[in-house]
Formats: sequence, C-alpha cells, structure tokens
Amino acid sequence: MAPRIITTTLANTTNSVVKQASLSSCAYVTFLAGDGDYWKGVVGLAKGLRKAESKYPLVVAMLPDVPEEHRKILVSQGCIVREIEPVHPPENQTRFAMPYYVINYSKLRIWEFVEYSKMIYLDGDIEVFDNIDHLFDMPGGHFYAVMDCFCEKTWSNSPQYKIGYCQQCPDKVRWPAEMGPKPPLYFNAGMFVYEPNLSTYHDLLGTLKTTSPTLFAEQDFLNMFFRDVYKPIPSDYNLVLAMLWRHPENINLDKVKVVHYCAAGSKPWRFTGKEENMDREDIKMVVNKWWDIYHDESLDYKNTAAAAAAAEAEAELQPFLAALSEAGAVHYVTAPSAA
Ligand SMILES: O=c1ccn([C@@H]2O[C@H](COP(=O)(O)OP(=O)(O)O)[C@@H](O)[C@H]2O)c(=O)[nH]1
Ligand SMILES: OC[C@H]1O[C@H](O[C@@H]2[C@@H](O)[C@H](O)[C@@H](O)[C@H](O)[C@@H]2O)[C@H](O)[C@@H](O)[C@H]1O
Ligand SMILES: [Mn+2]
Repeated sequence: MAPRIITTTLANTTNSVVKQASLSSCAYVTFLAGDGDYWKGVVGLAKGLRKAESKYPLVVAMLPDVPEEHRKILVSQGCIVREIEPVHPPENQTRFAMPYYVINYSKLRIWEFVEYSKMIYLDGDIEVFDNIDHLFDMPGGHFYAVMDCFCEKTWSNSPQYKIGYCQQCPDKVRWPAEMGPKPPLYFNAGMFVYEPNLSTYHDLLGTLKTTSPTLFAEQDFLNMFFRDVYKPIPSDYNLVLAMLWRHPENINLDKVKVVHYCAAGSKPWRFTGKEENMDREDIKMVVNKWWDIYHDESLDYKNTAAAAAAAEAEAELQPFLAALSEAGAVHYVTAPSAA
C-alpha cells in the first residue's frame, strides 16, 4: 500500500493538537475579511485576551480574500483559523450606513462552529482589557450583548436619529405614539455571547434569503432574529466609543473591560487624531492602551508557556514520526512553521 503522505507544519499540528486537546467547549471568535489592515486589530485582540489571562482560545473566522501572510501572522499569535465562505445578503438597492458592511453578513458563519458549546464574538476592532471569561457562565438559551447608541451620524438615515430618540436616554426624547410601538432594545453586534447551533445556523441563512437588507446590515438582521432572546449586558463589556460624548452619564471608564473602536477615526492601527472627537484625552488614552498591548512582545504567542509546551510536544512527536517514516508507514515531510 502506498505510504500516506503527511506534509504538515509540525508547529501548527502540535499547536492545534495541544490546543484541541486542552480546548474546553468555549472560545472567543472574531471575523477577518479582505487584504487590508484589520489583521492588526485581530493581533491586538489576541494579545489583549492573553494579557487578561483568558483561558479560552481565539478563533478567527476568515474569508478566502485574507492573504496567506496575514493568516500566518495570526497563527503565529496562537489564533485558531477557520476558513469561511462569504455570506451575501439578498440583492437590493439599500445603501448601508457604510458600504463595506455588506461583507459583515459573513459573520453569520460562526453559528456553524458547533465544536464549541458557547462562544463570545468580538469584532477585530475591539480590545479586551480585563478578563471576561465569566460571561461564559451566564445561563444558556439567551443572546447577550450591549445596547447600542443611535446618536452618531452613521444613524442619520434612521427614524430614531431623525427624531433624536436614543435607547440610552429614552426619556430625553420620547418615542412618539404616532410612530407606532417603541423599537425593541437594540444591541451593538461588535460583541455578543451566543451558542453555535446548526439548526439556528440554517434558520439564520434561510431567513436572510427573505429579509431585505437595511442600514446596519447584519447588525439589524441579528437584532431582528434574536429579539425574543436578547438580554442586555452592561456597557463595560463593549464600550461603543461614541458613548463617551453622547451618554457620558451612562459610562464609568474605570469599570470598562472591553473597548470597541467603532467611532469614525478611532481604529488604533489607523489613528491620526484628526477626526471629530479624536482629540479627546480619553480617546487618546484608550488608543495608547491598545498600542501598549500591540507592541508588548511578552504577549506574543511565541513567548508564552503555551508555545513552549507546543514546542516540547513537537520535540516528543518527532522521533515517533521519524520512526513511522522509516517503517514506510508514512512519508513525513516537515514544512517551515507558520510562526
Ligand atoms: O475590511 C474589513 C472590514 C471589517 N472587518 C471585520 O468586520 C468587523 C466589523 O467591521 P467594523 O468593526 O469596521 O464595523 P464597526 O464596528 O466599526 O461598524 C471588523 O471589526 C472586522 O472584524 C474585516 O475583517 N475587514
Ligand atoms: O455591519 C454593521 C456594523 O454595525 C455596528 O457598528 C456601528 C454601530 O456600532 C453604530 O452604533 C455606530 O454608530 C457605528 O459607528 C458603528 O459602525 C457593529 O459595531 C459592527 O460590528 C457591524 O455589525
Ligand atoms: Mn467594530
């Protein structure tokens, strides 16, 4: 019988073997698309989770248009890469609040990651500054996320913005009866706690086919789909930066554990400080905190105990694989590690 050819990057195999073996059924997951610079956000997120001493891995749901070079960097930072196919919304004339939002529907693929019983989704432009592993212990059967704010210009085409209504201060401008029932609580889809499930996954994709896209793309869709099981969690778990100037009374920056760099001009890896509100001291402070983590080499996966354990496991595997190769059972060729 012809020997089976095993060509692998040993480090990758060992890493994923070590990781899979030690993997509990929880994980963080983010989404990466395109050949732009969001991979830097994902590196910052991976290192931030490590600094917060999270005990769960970071999975990256990655579209095929992400360059191999970016993929290798993320693997070298200990990320578990899961290729996904794009999800396109039905054809329509809607102009999204941001044209690139059309790719965000591909986030829906993460419901297919049923090797995990519970996951926390985090946008690539999010940083975790304190441990939030306890969110995995919340009761199942719900969709947990932080309430969004409707006051930024990105909402200017929405009925809420047009009348000055925001759920963060529902008594300031009340929802007028003539506009029908007050909208249900609405979450920001940059961070949420959810349970991967195949029937939910197929239901999501099936429902999407018959749902006309709207301003905030998959965020609107997820709010509609999970409206009956949505449970708000405090803004500490997803500080939508605009809250700092729109609803400072609702924010205690000292308690914030997770920062979402979604305000225009606030992406740390592109920060110029020129856009509106980007000259604020609190904005410059949270952007610098992101860079401190991004530049901290002690947080690189290759410098961690987990990487040392993986390297040790690799060393122990090698003689075994070499012996198999000798015996002709397998033809083993090592490839350069991704790191
Ligand atoms: O070119 C892009 C645009 C977006 N994203 C991913 O999609 C998420 C949602 O987009 P974004 O955070 O820019 O939306 P915002 O929260 O700023 O509205 C990002 O965080 C990334 O994880 C990406 O990987 N590449
Ligand atoms: O595709 C729609 C996106 O909608 C949301 O971003 C918005 C939202 O936060 C608004 O409230 C802000 O005003 C705006 O700046 C920001 O872009 C999610 O963060 C993102 O992950 C994604 O779902
Ligand atoms: Mn975001």
